[in-house]
Amino acid sequence: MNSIEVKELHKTYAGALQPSLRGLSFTFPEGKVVGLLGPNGAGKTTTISILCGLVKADSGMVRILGEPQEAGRREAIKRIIGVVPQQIALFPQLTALENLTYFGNLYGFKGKPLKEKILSLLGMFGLEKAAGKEVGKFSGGMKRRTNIIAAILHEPRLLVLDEPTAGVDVQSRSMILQFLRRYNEQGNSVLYTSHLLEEAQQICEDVVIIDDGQLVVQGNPQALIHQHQHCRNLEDVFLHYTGHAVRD
Ligand SMILES: Nc1ncnc2c1ncn2[C@@H]1O[C@H](COP(=O)(O)OP(=O)(O)OP(=O)(O)O)[C@@H](O)[C@H]1O
Repeated sequence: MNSIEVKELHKTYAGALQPSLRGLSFTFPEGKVVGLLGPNGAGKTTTISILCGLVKADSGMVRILGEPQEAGRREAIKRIIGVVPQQIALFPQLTALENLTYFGNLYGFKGKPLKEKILSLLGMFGLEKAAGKEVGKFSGGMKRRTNIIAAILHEPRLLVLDEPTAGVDVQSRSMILQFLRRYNEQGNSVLYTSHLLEEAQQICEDVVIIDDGQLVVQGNPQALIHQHQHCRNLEDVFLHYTGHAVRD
């Protein structure tokens, strides 16, 4: 079975005193919604950035659905993976349609089929009336939803999202979560980071909890809750494994 494999990743940023990743490893099979969880500074964004090829690990290995994440395989990886970064990666002066056409073109899609696809996705995300509006004038939730569309135009088998539901209102959050479920039901894999543990407990089949650049525990949220008598929910499990000390 195909899987997403992260093996023995080490990373120390240039000039940093401490490593950000210290031999991080985890694997999950294709077709799951997986939450990558951890306190501030645990290494979630670094892990995702390495997975997507945006940051180079000092050592270790990443393989996505059989494809190694390495220089010679970038094109193949680009086709299988869609990335929704934490920061909105859209041109504020361009309309939603212009932005999404630009991203579609990068993947080789053009003309009427691309436009139809964009309009259908804008509709699915409640943005049909916003197609011709400048993205710079969008609300936070609208920008976030447009950012997700930019990442799925090429229908990636693995969608990676860095805190997709942080700082958006309840309606946008609900729409994003509903989309992630539906995208997964179509057979795709989803890996996403969040600090919202109630949400992760609801939608993740598996969670990977990391701290200080290392794996702490991985498993199904309900199974992890049942393993510890004093744990009533995923937040209790998280605190059990990562402690109560606040992080700098
Ligand atoms: N470009 C960088 N240069 C130097 N250090 C960095 C850089 N990016 C991240 N770090 C450090 O690496 C560690 C892991 O950061 P990372 O952003 O991966 O954690 P995170 O789990 O995503 O945190 P958060 O929940 O706050 O988003 C932190 O100590 C952070 O300060």
